[in-house]
Amino acid sequence: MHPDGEKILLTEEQIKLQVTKLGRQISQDYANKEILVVGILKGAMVFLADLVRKITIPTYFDFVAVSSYGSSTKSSGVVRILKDLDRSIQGRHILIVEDIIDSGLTLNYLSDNLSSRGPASIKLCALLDKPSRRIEPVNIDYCGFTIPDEFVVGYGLDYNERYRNLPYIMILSPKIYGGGKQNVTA
Ligand SMILES: O=P(O)(O)OC[C@H]1O[C@H](OP(=O)(O)OP(=O)(O)O)[C@H](O)[C@@H]1O
Ligand code: HPA
Ligand SMILES: [Mg+2]
Repeated sequence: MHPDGEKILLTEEQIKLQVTKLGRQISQDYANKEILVVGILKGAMVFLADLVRKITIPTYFDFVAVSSYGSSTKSSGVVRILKDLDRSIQGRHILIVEDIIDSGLTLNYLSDNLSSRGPASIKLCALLDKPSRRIEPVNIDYCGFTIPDEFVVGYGLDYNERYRNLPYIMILSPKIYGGGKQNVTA
């Protein structure tokens, strides 16, 4: 394990198995349809890349970049769109792909924003759900893992832009961000 980690929470094998299951379920649920997968940069990139290769229906991609965490383990509560979708989503089946739902602020903002653009449907697929920190309710249609109240990195998730390329998900040692349990005040 990386020396900045406290513990491996999800191994490469566990992630792989769950991503395969999610891809299979999504392919079944959207049989005879096509979907536009909307990835939330940057964290969702690694998960999205693996997930779409397990989806067997016609699949298109687009991306939005938002940021609320900056160089912190706490959400700032202010969601900024740094890059918008390239095309209209009117009449399309949208599957938002996220790495983690924590406070729910990012996703709430985005799903309201995307809903106002007239898609045929919107669903959400999130690899990780950290329900203990929720501030805004979020309905996750496809969830990989429910995780405890710990700050995690790897497999796309960062702390201050680091650790995204780790193939597993580990709990970041509090020594690295200078604190005990996170205390989100958003
Ligand atoms: O439920 P929330 O409390 O809103 O937290 C979840 C969001 O925060 C992280 O993104 P971040 O803003 O750190 O940008 P990043 O994806 O570039 O790391 C993560 O990738 C989710 O998008
Ligand atoms: O636990 C987390 N790790 C990395 N990024 C995050 N964004 C929200 N929660 C987290
Ligand atoms: Mg981040």
